[in-house]
Amino acid sequence: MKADARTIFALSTGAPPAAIAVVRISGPDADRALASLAVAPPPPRTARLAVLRGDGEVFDRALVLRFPGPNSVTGEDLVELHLHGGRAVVAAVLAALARQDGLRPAEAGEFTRRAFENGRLDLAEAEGLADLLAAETQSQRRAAQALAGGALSRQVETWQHLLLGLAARLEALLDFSDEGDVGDDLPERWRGELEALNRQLLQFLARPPVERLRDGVRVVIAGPPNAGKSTLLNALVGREAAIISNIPGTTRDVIEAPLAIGGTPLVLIDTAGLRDSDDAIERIGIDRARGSVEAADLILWLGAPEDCPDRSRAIVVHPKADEGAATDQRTDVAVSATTGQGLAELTDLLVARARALLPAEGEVALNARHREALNSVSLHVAEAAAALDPLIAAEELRQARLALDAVTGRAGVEDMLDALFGRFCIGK
Ligand SMILES: Nc1nc2c(ncn2[C@@H]2O[C@H](COP(=O)(O)OP(=O)(O)OP(=O)(O)O)[C@@H](O)[C@H]2O)c(=O)[nH]1
Ligand SMILES: [K+]
Ligand SMILES: [Mg+2]
Repeated sequence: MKADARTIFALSTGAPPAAIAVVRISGPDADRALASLAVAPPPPRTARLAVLRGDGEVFDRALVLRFPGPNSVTGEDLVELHLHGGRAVVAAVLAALARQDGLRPAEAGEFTRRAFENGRLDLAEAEGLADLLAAETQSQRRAAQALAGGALSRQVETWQHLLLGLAARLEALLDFSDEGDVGDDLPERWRGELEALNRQLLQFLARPPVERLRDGVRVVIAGPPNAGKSTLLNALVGREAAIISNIPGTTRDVIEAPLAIGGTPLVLIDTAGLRDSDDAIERIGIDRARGSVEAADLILWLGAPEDCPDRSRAIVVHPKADEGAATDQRTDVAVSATTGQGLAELTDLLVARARALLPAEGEVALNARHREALNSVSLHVAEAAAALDPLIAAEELRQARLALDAVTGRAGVEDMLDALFGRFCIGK
């Protein structure tokens, strides 16, 4: 859906009424749009108070700013009108702009898209910007800022550089081989560097996915019927999210309750009590419970420690601690959902375990698209390292570079290649 290159405009701030409303105009006719509002263009990047007029009327007295391209966020001529944020003011100015030839309302994301097309930011940075606008928690904000600020893009550039260097050495080898020697073994050192690069890629791929910051760490409460799972869920989220009763088999559906504790995003998931049941509906619930346990990031296990489905992902809870039963050595924490005993300790434990599953602060975290691209890079790098034939290795490296390029969406690797090989002195 490549839109036309006409000058676009839009209200860039939230829905009026508000104290101020910023209208942005981007494209070759931005200055002309200003003139159509009877405003003389102020010097670049200088705020000027101006009277905006049209049809013999004064629309508003507003602050006007100009950012001539290419030194603007979009890379085009850009004008900002800081209006009084009343509905009628904004409507009058937008209507006046719409009447101008060569101007049209912007589509969703079009300012950012133009910035990308004009090389003002790459794909990863654009994604970071989108994440930043969607960020609701502080950890989401920090991850988004890192991405928008080019942290991943810089890492990709480093890898791109490494790959180019390795490819260049391979080319040199090919150029100097006699026809018959092309099948010769590749130097061990060269191979070792490729393998080191691949280890680095795999380390990045093993990092917690950035989506977990948005979707929350999935914590499944599981165990036998009547263990107090639903009561614990309600106590942790502080509301009656699930039905509680003394009848075993009360919970059948999977109940999800999102929760943030100290900025750590969690989804608590209550499930049907696990047992053999003759009730067809309950059995469906139990199947769903098992599926949830399988897919869980963490399990709060309220059953006997020896029955815990996966200790490595579990916190083993001794429930109904107020009833005074002896606590098994193998439980992590004893809790009473009714008296509140042990709840703080459980919460601390849960947050600590959940944090370890979230992207580390200040570290580049990957989204699904980045992972797919880097996974492909890693496969090609591994193939190159394993290749016996230098021609095949060279082709794998080329594929790796292309896959790496997909992360930032930057084309023009071939140009980089030309530049690099231009400096590369083979005769030396
Ligand atoms: N004394 C005591 N009773 C509890 C506690 N937690 C839950 N109960 C009681 O145990 C019974 C079962 O609680 P639920 O929360 O429904 O148990 P559940 O594990 O969700 O049960 P199912 O959904 O049927 O598998 C209810 O009567 C609760 O009031 C607790 O900490 N102490
Ligand atoms: K119950
Ligand atoms: Mg229940």
